[in-house]
Amino acid sequence: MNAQQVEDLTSFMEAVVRRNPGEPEFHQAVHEVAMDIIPYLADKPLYRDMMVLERMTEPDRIISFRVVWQDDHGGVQVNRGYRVQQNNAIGPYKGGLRFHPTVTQSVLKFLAFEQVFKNSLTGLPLGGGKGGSDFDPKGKSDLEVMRFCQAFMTELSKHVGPDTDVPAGDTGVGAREVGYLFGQYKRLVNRFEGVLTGKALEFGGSRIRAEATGYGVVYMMQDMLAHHHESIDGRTCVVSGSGNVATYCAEKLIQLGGKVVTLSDSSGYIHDPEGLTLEKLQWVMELKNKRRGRIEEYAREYGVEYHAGEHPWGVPCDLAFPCATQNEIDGAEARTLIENGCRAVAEGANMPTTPDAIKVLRASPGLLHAPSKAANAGGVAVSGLEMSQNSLRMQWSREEVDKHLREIIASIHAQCVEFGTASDGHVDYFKGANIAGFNKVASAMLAYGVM
Ligand SMILES: NC(=O)C1=CN([C@@H]2O[C@H](COP(=O)(O)OP(=O)(O)OC[C@H]3O[C@@H](n4cnc5c(N)ncnc54)[C@H](O)[C@@H]3O)[C@@H](O)[C@H]2O)C=CC1
Ligand SMILES: O=C(O)CCC(=O)C(=O)O
Repeated sequence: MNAQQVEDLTSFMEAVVRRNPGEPEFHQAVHEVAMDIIPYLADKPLYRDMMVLERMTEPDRIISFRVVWQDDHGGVQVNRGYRVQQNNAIGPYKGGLRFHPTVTQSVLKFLAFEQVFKNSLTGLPLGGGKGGSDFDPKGKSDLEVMRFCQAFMTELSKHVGPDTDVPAGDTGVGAREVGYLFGQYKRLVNRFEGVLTGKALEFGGSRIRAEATGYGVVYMMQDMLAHHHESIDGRTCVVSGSGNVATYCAEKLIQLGGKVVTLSDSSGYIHDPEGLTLEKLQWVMELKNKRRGRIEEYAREYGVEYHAGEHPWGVPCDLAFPCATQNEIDGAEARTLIENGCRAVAEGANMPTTPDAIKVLRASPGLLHAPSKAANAGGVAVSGLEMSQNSLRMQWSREEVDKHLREIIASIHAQCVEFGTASDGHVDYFKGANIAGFNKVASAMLAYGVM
């Protein structure tokens, strides 16, 4: 960046912070994009005069609402629900719902902003949005979760629709919650329509949607390595998280010959030096999705080490897959990964690396690093395919959906290479993904004129 571009970035970010006070996660996500887009726009006065990036950082609208429900003891509980409808320039708003006590407007705005670029990269007609609530499903009975979901959807149903806004799952929102949410929507509007994705197969879901985000992360890693004539086979892999993204990422890694040695949750991580097997992974899925227990139990079941309160990034590995949550790798942890010989990082979680960590990883010669908006786009891509199947009143086979997923990730990799390759041949996947994601949305916004 030259001096003028640094000044432009500084004044752009000052305005973003002024307009969005107290929203550090949102500032972080915008800064990460603006660092690449502001220099890119240096010779594109039309985009600057039309304030395209400024418009993209302002959500179309944010809906915030009270969610009141009754717990199992008859007590009345109050939560806050949100839907951030960020940008529908290229298709209906699309993005998940997160139920977690850390949910704030800032967190959902960062996720919705990222979603706009990610959805554009898929090549499908999908705008960007995100929503959720500070409701904590942990420790709640099935009936409490059902009552919460019904109360949440009672308001949300007024703002979504198959051609308007199509939510899906995210942290704390899996198959069970999507079932309750879809059932309530259907009851309220008296129509059976594809208003949510991630549905069960029996009522309009797509094959491979559950697996898609985790599989897509591994496909992205495969493509980055293949670009350098390398593969996953025989590589030691450190995975964080033990939810939807982490477990299907681990499954695909094992299928491709990777050795997965860690999983984690918000309490700590397990280290299995022999590597997880598909059988052990089945046990984890049962633990997390049915018994809703803690990953610590894996250590007792299989006699391996459990590290309470720690992240797994100190475990030596070739490939790292942060699949839990935002900002889970800081600068010091990134340095440890590099010192231990890590070759590549593919981000399964949204924005899992802090700005310091990104700086450290970017400065490491040759290290491959796929940002979340490219690496985890497989989930929303198959959600887009679920919408297509719902419109067609059809369900495709596993093979067909997986083939589309594989092609979409290959195309995202190719876009990153096109826009992110430096003169020395190194691919900056962050820059490539930001510019490629931006281009399609920006052209559509220009076509619509001033609005
Ligand atoms: N489910 C999907 O299709 C997609 C999810 N993502 C992202 O992937 C990440 C994980 O989401 P899912 O697997 O769907 O959620 P999940 O609810 O199935 O699992 C979340 C996992 O992260 C762990 N976790 C949560 N907070 C944590 C913390 N503070 N520290 C350490 N671990 C923590 C949980 O214990 C759990 O293992 C999130 O960043 C989400 O936004 C991204 C794209 C699509
Ligand atoms: O499948 C979807 O619509 C949502 C996926 C999502 O929330 C994400 O990509 O972060």
